[in-house]
Amino acid sequence: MQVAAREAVRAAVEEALGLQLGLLVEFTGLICWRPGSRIGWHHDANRPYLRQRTHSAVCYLQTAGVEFGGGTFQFEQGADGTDRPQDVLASPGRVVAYDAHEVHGVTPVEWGERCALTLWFTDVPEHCEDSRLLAQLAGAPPRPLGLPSSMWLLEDGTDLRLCRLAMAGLALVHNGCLLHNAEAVPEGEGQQRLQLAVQPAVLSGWLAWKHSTAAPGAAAADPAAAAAAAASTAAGAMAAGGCSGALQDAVQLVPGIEFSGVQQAVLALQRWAWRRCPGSWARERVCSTHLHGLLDGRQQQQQAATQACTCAWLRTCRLSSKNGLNELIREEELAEAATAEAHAQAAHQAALDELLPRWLQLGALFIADYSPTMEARPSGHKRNFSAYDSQQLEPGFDPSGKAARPVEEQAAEGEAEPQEEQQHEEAALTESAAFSLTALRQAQESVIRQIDELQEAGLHFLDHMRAAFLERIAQTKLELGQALDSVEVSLRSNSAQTLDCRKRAALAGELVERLGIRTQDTAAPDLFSAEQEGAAAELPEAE
Ligand SMILES: O=C(O)CCC(=O)C(=O)O
Ligand SMILES: [Fe+2]
Repeated sequence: MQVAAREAVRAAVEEALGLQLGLLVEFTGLICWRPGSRIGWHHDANRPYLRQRTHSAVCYLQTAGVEFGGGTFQFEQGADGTDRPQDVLASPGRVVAYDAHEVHGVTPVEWGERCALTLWFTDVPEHCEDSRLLAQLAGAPPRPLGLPSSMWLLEDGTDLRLCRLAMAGLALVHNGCLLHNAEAVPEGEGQQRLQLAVQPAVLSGWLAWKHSTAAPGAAAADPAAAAAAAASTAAGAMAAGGCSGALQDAVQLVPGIEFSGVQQAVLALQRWAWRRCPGSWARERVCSTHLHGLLDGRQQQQQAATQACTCAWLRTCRLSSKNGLNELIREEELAEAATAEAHAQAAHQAALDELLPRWLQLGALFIADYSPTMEARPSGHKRNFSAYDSQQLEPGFDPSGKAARPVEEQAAEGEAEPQEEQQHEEAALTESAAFSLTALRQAQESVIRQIDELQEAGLHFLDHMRAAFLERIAQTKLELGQALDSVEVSLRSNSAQTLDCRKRAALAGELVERLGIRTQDTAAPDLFSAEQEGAAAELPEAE
């Protein structure tokens, strides 16, 4: 909501100055001025730490002369270039925008309360309040929300925060009694169980708001039924707490809303009030009619105290708006950013869910490519898909995913059992995946079968070759033996008749040739000398 108000002002200023999309918001603050407050001539970038400011804008929430007196914004130099200051009179929704270096001031507020939404702009992204917030969130944990007690606790124990809530028609109930002083409920002592009570008119507004901002799909609350329930609960709770009858009429408990501490309650409620309507919220705070009926027997005294507190509150308001309200605003922004982030994630998830089965059907190879993304998915999805990310399927792997894994195994991996609807979704995806995996597996098996066959054939071939080779060798040996035998026989048979030199040579040559051996001997015509002839002749006689 604050973002909406801020953006509305920014858009108006950009249009007026012809700087569409050129302004980054450096700071937003709701600043309230009490009688006596003023600011002399100055410009808004007049400190070293303010140099980033390029433009300023002030959106007024009230009418000058009606809700406050004095407090007139002035440009030092008149529009006509004269030295006569130019006034800008406040009216609700009026925005004054100017170069941050333009000299201006505000005359003293004479009476009432002057509230304005003030924005400073920059063109330096690092000084944009949103990016500073993000950097802050990404870094060290942000300091606790809320204001220091010196800013809300008066010496008499009056809690300004509760006064402020009272003026918005809201109250906190502790142990069935309206809470006037936070000291009654010390912070940080476990769950305080503070309930919210509101004026009936505020309650209906609250419920309507709650109804309109309920998350899509959530069971919408019936405002009328809730209001009726609130009324009956309120009476019971008030009576049980021993509170006066007047209070029962004045406020109603809001069922189902509980806070664990005053600070938490105040922050949440102020945010809500701001969210509902920042302008009217600022104005509501000066409308003391909201106080009527909220106070118990000490009503008069409390009312006076509250009014005194209001003054004190408003005196600190300028500071508090900077230190406190902007924290609330930031919390709001954070929530909005988180919602946007959640939507983006859901859209991404939906796209993945739609694409994944198609990818899987394209072929098993995509599974390996896709699995790192799957790893990042919630565990319910991860389990089935992580099994697919390797193509080295373990023996016994069940690609259909239907065979349940042992429960202990799942527990050991710290994976939760997927919810029922997830199981359905996974079953559908698993079917597609199983299809591709089965094909892959069959292809692998067929290749392996072929290799086995080839190997077998090869070995068979080799065995066969070996046998043939051995057979040939044996045959050759046999033939060789036979040849040698025949040589011997012939040698013997011829031994008696002095073997013809040439004939012996021819026989030997033939033998050598059959053995595939070539020696110099065979080539040498003088191989067989007379001496050798004699030796040959000495071969033993054949039998
Ligand atoms: O509230 C205004 O009108 C101007 C305030 C201003 O000049 C300032 O805060 O620097
Ligand atoms: Fe200023």
